Amino acid sequence: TSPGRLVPFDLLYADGVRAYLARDWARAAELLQRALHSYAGLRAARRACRAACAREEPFPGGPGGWEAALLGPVLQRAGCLQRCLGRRLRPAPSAHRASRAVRRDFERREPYNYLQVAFFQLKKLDQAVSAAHTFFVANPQHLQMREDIEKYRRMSGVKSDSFRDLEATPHWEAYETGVQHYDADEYLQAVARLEESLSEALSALEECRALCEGPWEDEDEEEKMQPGLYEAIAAHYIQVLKCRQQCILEIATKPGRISATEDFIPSHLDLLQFAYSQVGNQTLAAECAASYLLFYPMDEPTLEKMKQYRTELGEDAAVAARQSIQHYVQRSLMEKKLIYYAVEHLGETFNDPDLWTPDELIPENLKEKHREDQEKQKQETLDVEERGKRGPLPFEGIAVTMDSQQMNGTQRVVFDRVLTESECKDLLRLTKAAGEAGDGYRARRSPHTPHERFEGLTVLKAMQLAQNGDVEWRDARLLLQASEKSRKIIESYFTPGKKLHFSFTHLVCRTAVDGEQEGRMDLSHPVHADNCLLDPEGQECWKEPPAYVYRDYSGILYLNDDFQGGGLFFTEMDSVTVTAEVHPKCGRLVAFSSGKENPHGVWAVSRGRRCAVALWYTHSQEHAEQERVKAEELMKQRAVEQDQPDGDKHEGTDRSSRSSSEPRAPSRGTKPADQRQRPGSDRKQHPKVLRARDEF
Ligand SMILES: O=C(O)CCC(=O)C(=O)O
Ligand SMILES: [Fe+2]
Repeated sequence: TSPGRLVPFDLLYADGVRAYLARDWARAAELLQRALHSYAGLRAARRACRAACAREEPFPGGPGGWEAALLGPVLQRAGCLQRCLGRRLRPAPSAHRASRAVRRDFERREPYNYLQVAFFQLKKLDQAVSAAHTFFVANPQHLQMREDIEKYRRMSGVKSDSFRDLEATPHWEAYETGVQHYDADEYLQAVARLEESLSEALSALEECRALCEGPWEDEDEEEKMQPGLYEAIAAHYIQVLKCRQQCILEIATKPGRISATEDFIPSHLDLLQFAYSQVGNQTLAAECAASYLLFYPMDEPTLEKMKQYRTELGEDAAVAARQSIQHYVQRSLMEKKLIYYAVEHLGETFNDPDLWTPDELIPENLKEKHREDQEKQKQETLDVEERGKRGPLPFEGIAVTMDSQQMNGTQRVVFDRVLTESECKDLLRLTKAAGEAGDGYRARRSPHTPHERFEGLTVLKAMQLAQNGDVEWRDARLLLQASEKSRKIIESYFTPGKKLHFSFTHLVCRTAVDGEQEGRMDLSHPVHADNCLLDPEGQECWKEPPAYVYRDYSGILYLNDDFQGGGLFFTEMDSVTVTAEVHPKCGRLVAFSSGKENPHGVWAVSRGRRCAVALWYTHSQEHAEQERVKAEELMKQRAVEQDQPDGDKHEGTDRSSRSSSEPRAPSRGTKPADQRQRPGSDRKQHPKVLRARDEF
């Protein structure tokens, strides 16, 4: 077929966004739709070319001497794809090279975010709703969109079937209905849907693999700079193999989720095997069992069933694994072998996405490291939970409202009743007075968002203001005391016996700027980790300056709740999958380890003023907060001048005064319930089906 002209999607997108900003809704809607269409066209061209050049290159049998054997086929295939894409794409493939940022926007379905607004403005409600829904499926943490969706749901003109996912992956739809049927013992329907899901998943896998083949329109120049042709090709080849291996993650991860459903393909076979046996089709049940054994040849229950099927079907009935699965497993094993060879000998790294990889394939030293990592993580989780149970909190009346487990993470906790209502009032008064004094509390243009004013006061500044008579001494002192109390609580909870020093203490308020809240999409505080630089793309967190690398624990002591928005939330390393939420209120202290295990952010404060004492602690004496030492000196000086013992005035509040309001456990993390559950764990006779990757 002759190529249709595809205007590069990034150009259309840029024009669409420009039209959007100019509030030219009709043009914006048209351009954005065309951008999506072009993007889909590009993917389709890649898919078709991959199929056209699909001869699987003959893999050399083993690692020894594979280098020479692979050069020819790789070059051939690259050439074939290049020519094919050249024929199919007008303008040439290089014109479709979009920036990383734009590609990311498309991966995250950002164009639908704009589209829904444009359609809404155009009064095309049905299309607005499906665009909103499509975006929301991939961005379930998006607060604004969640509100919009709820608004749509309440609108009388909106039908429930308008909530369509325009980018729905067919295998996920089929899989989910299949599992529903399965759980409802409706095995006939389950079989139909799971077969559909399996075959869709396998072809999605092919498409994903095709995108790994290159030539990549977006290839970074530096990646091309290799010492020589031979090295370049070897490196390229390993990249392709690794990319192909990662495809299973893409397929097994539902849009909007971070973690893949582990062992996606084998799980299908396991479910199908059981479902077929329930509907009396022993032949297909046996075929699924045989296919499953390709992944787990030593799986006792399946071997057992295999025997059963053989007797039922008669010894001479031919029972073989499915061709498609044989192909999948063989190819995957060969790829893994080559990758692991490169890992051992060429210093490559590889994150194997599969659980079923046979042990003998993994190099010995890697196995060890893998085991160690797992052990370490397990130990850390245990340590923390243990400690939480052990030492009593150093103050009475404080409650642990949520622990790590309830917050779907590690080293996270929420305490309540750390301050009384009257103490919160005093500290809030301190922020007001400091603001009025105009010193140490300058309204700084917000570092995080133009829609909010961000103001902060340090302990030393508070003391200096007290000296000047701008604020009350006792309020300034309360700031020192409240932060010390929090320190003791956090130290005893997380690191008993190991001293935690203050690293930085900051009384901060975030105030919504009037009249700038309409349609706000940003956060009050973008997602970050406190002691490293989060790289959501790379799933890494760089522990290097300008991050405050020496911070070990973070705490936030909240003072009020009379504002709108402003919830604190935790995410996975991807910085988009929300795993827990904390609603600020007077006396609530949230504490967590400052590392990559706890990325967090703050939802937009859309009305009012949200105040809290932000606290960071360190094990490192040399990074102890110097300002605090000075502040305490000022405090002592003042006590001497007044000839009264310092500090202990408020001690009573630690023990005697209790807040009247009972702490209520915040009811929900935002992680969708079905992400937490372990599909199949309670499934009859099926101990080993799906495991969500993020469970522990
Ligand atoms: O105020 C909050 O709830 C969190 C603030 C925060 O994460 C920070 O300042 O690093
Ligand atoms: Fe933070």
